[in-house]
Amino acid sequence: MIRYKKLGYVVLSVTDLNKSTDFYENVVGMQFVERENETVYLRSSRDHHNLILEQGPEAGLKRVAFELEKASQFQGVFDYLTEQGLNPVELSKKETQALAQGRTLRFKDPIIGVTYEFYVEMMQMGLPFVPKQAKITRFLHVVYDTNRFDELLDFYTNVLNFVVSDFSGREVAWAWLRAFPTPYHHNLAITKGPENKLNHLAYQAESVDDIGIQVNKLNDNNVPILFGPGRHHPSGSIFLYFADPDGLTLEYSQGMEEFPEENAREPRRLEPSKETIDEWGGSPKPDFAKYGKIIEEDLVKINN
Ligand SMILES: CC(C)c1ccc(C(=O)O)c(O)c1O
Ligand SMILES: [Fe+2]
Repeated sequence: MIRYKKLGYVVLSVTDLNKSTDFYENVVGMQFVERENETVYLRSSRDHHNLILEQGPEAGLKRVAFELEKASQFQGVFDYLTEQGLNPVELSKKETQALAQGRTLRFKDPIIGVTYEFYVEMMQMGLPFVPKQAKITRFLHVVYDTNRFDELLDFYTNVLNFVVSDFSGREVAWAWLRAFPTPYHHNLAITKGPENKLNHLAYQAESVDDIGIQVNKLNDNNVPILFGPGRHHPSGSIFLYFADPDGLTLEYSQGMEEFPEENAREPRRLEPSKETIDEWGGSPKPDFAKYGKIIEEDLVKINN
């Protein structure tokens, strides 16, 4: 059984590396760590990185990474994914050293083609994370739209050991999942849609005030606000969505429900209504979750 420590980082391809680095540092609130040629590492915790930006010809999601609970579980997880026919590859020493982390495997989900990295022992930085702008406290979740919803839900729950916190619809069209046994209501969610794409990425804000302050700062910086502020019924969080320089949707989220490992409440079947998504009655702007291409690369060629 796979046991996770947390959602660790994503790798994004961006069309203007300088502009996006400035945005994630000075608008979103992450801390710049280092730049290596066309790759930038930023963090929102003690970890060496919680976001990697790579200059590319087009914007999109390249990889999503989860930290395993214990280094001793790595080989077992590698063997398990191999048995499941997912053909994981272990990264070379050169690559894990560049990533400042321990053993790392990479595989592609066979449904929508997202590349995953499961890793252990990320380097912890000497100084604590100091947000430069918004007070973000962690990287919280990744959401996809998919036209293969049932298969993807089955894959996450039955192969990767994610647990459903809530779902929505008579015929289920939304599911919010947590990587067991991580406590947050969801670090991954999926929604039924016409195509397979990233819907958005979310960062936890320290307080409700930080979300209110960001409304003004985003407006002052001419950053499009795409939805909110509002309150999500599923996780109970206060939210605010906005666009990054390539149009990718980002969310600040505050106050999400947390689950214990044992005796957690059962998932609820929620009404697929506007009020479920926003208890305050707001609606997303047309550009909400419009961009978010999943970029597929050859697993072994990455960075070699
Ligand atoms: C994708 C949508 C808009 C959504 C719905 C609910 C929650 C939550 O309960 O936290 C989200 O985070 C969402 O992004
Ligand atoms: Fe979200």
